[in-house]
Amino acid sequence: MTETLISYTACRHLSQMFFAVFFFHCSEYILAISIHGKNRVTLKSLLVTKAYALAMICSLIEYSLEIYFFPGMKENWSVSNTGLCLVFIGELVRKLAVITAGKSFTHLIKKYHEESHVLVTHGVYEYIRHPSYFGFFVWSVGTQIMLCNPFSTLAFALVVWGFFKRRIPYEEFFLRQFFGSEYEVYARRTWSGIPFIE
Ligand SMILES: C[S@@+](CC[C@H](N)C(=O)[O-])C[C@H]1O[C@@H](n2cnc3c(N)ncnc32)[C@H](O)[C@@H]1O
Repeated sequence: MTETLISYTACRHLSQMFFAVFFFHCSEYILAISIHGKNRVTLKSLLVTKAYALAMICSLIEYSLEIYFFPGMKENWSVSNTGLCLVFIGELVRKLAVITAGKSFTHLIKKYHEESHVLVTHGVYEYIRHPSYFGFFVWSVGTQIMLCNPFSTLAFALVVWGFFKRRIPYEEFFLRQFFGSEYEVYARRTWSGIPFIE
């Protein structure tokens, strides 16, 4: 009975995780191709870096150890389903951001202004300045809550937060150069999208 329960739990958690990760990366790539054209998109748009792959492997190791030694902690379905909801919300906001920004959305930060790059301030950008980062933050932490992984939840939150803490000012430095006071006014009336980052 216990073994059946464990394998059902593990199957459900791991298949949700697999589909969340698979859908996230494939849809990023497909959207990038449809917005920018195949010739302008590289496999980098899959957004799979070594550090990211390592973090995902660590989270699966945590999951395996905990389900083996403390199977009861993985049976907390209200926690897991909250994580699943966060995965959906994060994915939705991120994809809305990519679609809304269109050609202005590039996976690499632009350092030179191109004509096709216009300031986007409508849709999900109306109130949140970095909706795709908000979406990724919620999605990535959500995957770990979904797995009932306490250590990886904390680690993902800290690492992803630290990443955006460095990236947002760098990205905004160039946006201020490109759009001047228009960006200044926009920045003043919007939330960055990441907690405790101005
Ligand atoms: C990976 S996208 C992220 C966009 C945004 N930070 C977000 O979270 O939705 C990075 C590129 O988007 C551009 N960008 C960011 N905010 C923008 C905006 N409001 N309008 C137009 N381009 C923007 C930056 O110049 C950069 O090249």
